[in-house]
Amino acid sequence: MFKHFINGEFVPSTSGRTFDNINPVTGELVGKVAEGGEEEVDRAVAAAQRALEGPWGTMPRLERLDLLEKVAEGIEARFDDFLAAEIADTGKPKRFASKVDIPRGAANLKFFANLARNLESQSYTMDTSDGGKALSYVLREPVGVVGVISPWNLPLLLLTWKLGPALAMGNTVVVKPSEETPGTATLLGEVFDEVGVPPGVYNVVNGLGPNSAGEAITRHPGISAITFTGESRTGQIIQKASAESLKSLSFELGGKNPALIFADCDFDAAVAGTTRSVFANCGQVCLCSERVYVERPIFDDFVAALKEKAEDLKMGDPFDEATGFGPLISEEHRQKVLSYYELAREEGATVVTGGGIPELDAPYSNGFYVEPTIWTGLADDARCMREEVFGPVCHIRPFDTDDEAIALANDSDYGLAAAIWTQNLERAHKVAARVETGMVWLNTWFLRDLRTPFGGVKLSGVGREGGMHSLDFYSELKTVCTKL
Ligand SMILES: NC(=O)C1=CN([C@@H]2O[C@H](COP(=O)(O)OP(=O)(O)OC[C@H]3O[C@@H](n4cnc5c(N)ncnc54)[C@H](O)[C@@H]3O)[C@@H](O)[C@H]2O)C=CC1
Ligand SMILES: O=C(O)/C=C/C=C(\O)C(=O)O
Repeated sequence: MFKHFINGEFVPSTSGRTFDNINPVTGELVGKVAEGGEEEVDRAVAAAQRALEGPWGTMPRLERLDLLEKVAEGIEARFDDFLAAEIADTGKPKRFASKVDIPRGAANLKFFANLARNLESQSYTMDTSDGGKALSYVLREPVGVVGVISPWNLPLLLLTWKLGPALAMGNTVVVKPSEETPGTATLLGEVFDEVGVPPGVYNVVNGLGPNSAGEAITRHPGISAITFTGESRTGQIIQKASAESLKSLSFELGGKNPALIFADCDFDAAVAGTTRSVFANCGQVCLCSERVYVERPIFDDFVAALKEKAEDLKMGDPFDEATGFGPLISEEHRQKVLSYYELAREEGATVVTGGGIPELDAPYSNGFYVEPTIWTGLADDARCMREEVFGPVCHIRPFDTDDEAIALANDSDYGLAAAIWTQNLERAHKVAARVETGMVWLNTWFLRDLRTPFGGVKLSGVGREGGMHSLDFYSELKTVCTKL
């Protein structure tokens, strides 16, 4: 059973309530998960507050950062355990998780420990009206107890992306992993314990969202800030629930991301890059491209080439290096994606490839697989063009001019990430400047320098994380001014 990790101990729920954790590859039960609620969140917050006032809050800064690096080393030392837990929870191929999820889990912690080690502090002198001088300097203090509500698509990567800067800045945390993916957050509790992080610094309360552990975190008066990644609608609910205690919020939300493919691109690179940006992690990355716009002279060739790539993706044993395409996270999510496959037909799409459930042998026939899918022919205002599907699917539409491509890219309620493929550098930079998203990739996708701001505009988020933006979110700045 997956228990909570509160005050350095693995504990069940007082209510005894549990829910199932299902393996998406086979539909089989991985194990039961303790369902926490207000009571567990209360206990976790109390433990986090004690650690903040006690051993963690009083620990010398460099000692704290050393411990954070030891947690990262602990992930590396137990790489195979983390990999197995992530694959059991998500079904994603080892080929992906071993290159992305687990290495980034360790790298996130190391990166923020190092950044915090080398922080500069600000100070200013000024002339005063009496001919003297004044000195102001800025102290950086923890925000307090941080609530971390994380999703299921990149569980360890996104959890550590938040934990790293939160703990480096001296906060303590109460984490609620997605109900679909309790595994790596639980293992991380063991690692925190093994390397000697004081009890109460890292707490995990498993549970659901509404009327459960998630909502309890958003309403708890002892929690000062919330970092959340997930659906835009959930972000809106959390914003309302946390308004009463005026918590600081950082939200990374959904996307309906455009890819713009110009006729002067390196064709093979654009096809390979777009195959990744549409189908990686079964399309379950908030940065995935769901709207692909291709300049008319290469439209037919591009559609044919992407179709060939989609049909080449291999499903099966996630531990087999040849497997490049996994299942969706759950039957519920599969039903959601399949409902869009159906809706696209009703909205007049031409289904270039896919559109259903693949025929697989047992045990994969019981998994939550869908076919990689490509549509053409939808109207710009079709629901399938405007709503985030979060599955392995894109719509491809032709364009004729740069202005038209930019207008199409910006015709969205979302604004997270865009990918632009062209060999004309002047065009690349001009288009990048006019696209309304938080991030733009030129001739690449998903390449991440952790120092850069990460987040979206419009319905795609509130605030930025990454590098100093994260350290600023997870700290309170205090100005001290003295007359000299
Ligand atoms: N990274 C992203 O952009 C992600 C987007 N999604 C999108 O969201 C859809 C729904 O998936 P979910 O896992 O249900 O996403 P979600 O946004 O509902 O869940 C993300 C996290 O928020 C928690 N949560 C849900 N409701 C809450 C509430 N009222 N208060 C506090 N916490 C709450 C969940 O338990 C989970 O830990 C997906 O179909 C997908 O379209 C899902 C996961 C990640
Ligand atoms: O930090 C990254 O490299 C990736 C982040 C991805 C998400 O935030 C997401 O899919 O939600």
